[in-house]
Amino acid sequence: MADFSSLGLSDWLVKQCTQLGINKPTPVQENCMPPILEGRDCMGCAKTGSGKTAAFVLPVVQKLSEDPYGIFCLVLTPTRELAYQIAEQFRVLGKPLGLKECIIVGGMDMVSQAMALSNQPHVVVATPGRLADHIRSSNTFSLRKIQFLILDEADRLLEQGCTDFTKDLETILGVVPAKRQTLLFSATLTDTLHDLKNIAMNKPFFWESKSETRTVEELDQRYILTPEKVKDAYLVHLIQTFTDEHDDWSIIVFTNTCKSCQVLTMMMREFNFPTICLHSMMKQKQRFANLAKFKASVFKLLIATDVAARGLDIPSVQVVINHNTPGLPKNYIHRVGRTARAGRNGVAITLVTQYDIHLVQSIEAQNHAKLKEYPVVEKEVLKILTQVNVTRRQCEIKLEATDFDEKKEINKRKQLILEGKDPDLEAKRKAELEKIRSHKKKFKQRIEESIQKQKRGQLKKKLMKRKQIKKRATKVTA
Ligand SMILES: Nc1ncnc2c1ncn2[C@@H]1O[C@H](COP(=O)(O)OP(=O)(O)OP(=O)(O)O)[C@@H](O)[C@H]1O
Repeated sequence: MADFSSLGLSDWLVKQCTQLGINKPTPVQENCMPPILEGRDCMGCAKTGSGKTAAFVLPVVQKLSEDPYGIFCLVLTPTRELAYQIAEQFRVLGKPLGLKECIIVGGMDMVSQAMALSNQPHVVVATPGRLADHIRSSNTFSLRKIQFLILDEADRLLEQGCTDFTKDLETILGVVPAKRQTLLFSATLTDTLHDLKNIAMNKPFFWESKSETRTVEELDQRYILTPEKVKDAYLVHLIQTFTDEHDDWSIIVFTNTCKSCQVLTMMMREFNFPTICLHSMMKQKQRFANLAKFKASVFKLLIATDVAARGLDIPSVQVVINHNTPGLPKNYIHRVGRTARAGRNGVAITLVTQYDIHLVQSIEAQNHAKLKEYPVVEKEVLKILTQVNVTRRQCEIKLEATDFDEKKEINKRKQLILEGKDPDLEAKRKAELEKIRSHKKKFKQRIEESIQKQKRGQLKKKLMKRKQIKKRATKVTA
């Protein structure tokens, strides 16, 4: 097996790796680093927790040490938390160089970010939206000379999910040089391969880890079939069991909406679990603070939306519970990939209702792995069912009494403003559309009513006719 020196890293950088416990290259590092160091574009697809970050950070730091200038490298990533995590890897591995990195993400002060950008950092790690805002509003920095453009979680950056990055990516791609090295990494690249090849223009080197399954072998994948109403009782029971049996385990519970995330957090606190949450309706500073507390194991239970599904590297996470079955197999792969990282073991349990069975089947088909049933003593779950459901209802009422929904409305308005739209005008447009829709509906109803009336009339006529014929027939026979 190759070591880092034979892959082309300088002694000082190999030493730096050793200090971080990175001794032998993982397959994605062994295969992708040499072509990157040769100057080729690269697309790397490897399982979650397999060391993809170092596979691009190390060659960039090596190249930067040979010709240091700013801005040398731009990394784009879909979430703010992930941007901080990547920047930290650059900071630690590039410390002997005095590497200067700068993080540009939404929810943080724009003025200090603009100043940091104008100080010519070597590496900029950014989420697309905020970087595009800086590009549109300022000319105090330039990305014209970057040597590396890196898209981490590249498939997410290109897909049109609930956050659509395509417009912002266009803005960014418009100001980076055509002559550059482009590196794309993810655990789920293959679906978007065609789009990605258009970004990595110079006959990219493509590497994919060869394996039947798309999740790691160390991951024990389970499911529990449950009626919707009993789901929360199962959740409480599972967490109680894990925390009773293991002192040092951390657990992430994924759920589908910010509101559900908030309610579950309140509920788990009522059951005295040290719980913290992470979702996109929280203030950014609170998001960072919560994540830091979870990483430091101050809180052992994190309830999160998919904002935490990709990239986050928290070695103490032993269990991932999907409170809802993810609609897309690749979201499942990223969620469960928050455990069983870098060769460790982990368990993923998905709560499945009768309506989600087809989703599990498509997860299994894409993943080429079967989920096994997780054994639970049902009697124990039923014992707490009423208490759990009453607590949930109380938490929902408590949340309704706060300005949570109002905040959602405010966030929607903010988003519209950021998209260059007038929220009041949009509301008016929506109301008008609603009016037109309601008119159409009424019109349709009226037409349907008159058709029915007509049909009833025709039927009545027919019946009358039949009666008359019958009457005449009886007269004739009489
Ligand atoms: N060569 C190595 N030897 C040991 N540990 C490593 C090595 N390379 C990276 N690691 C560690 O493995 C962990 C996972 O790495 P990383 O976060 O880069 O995974 P990833 O492949 O990007 O996962 P994801 O797809 O979830 O983003 C990190 O804690 C990292 O420090």
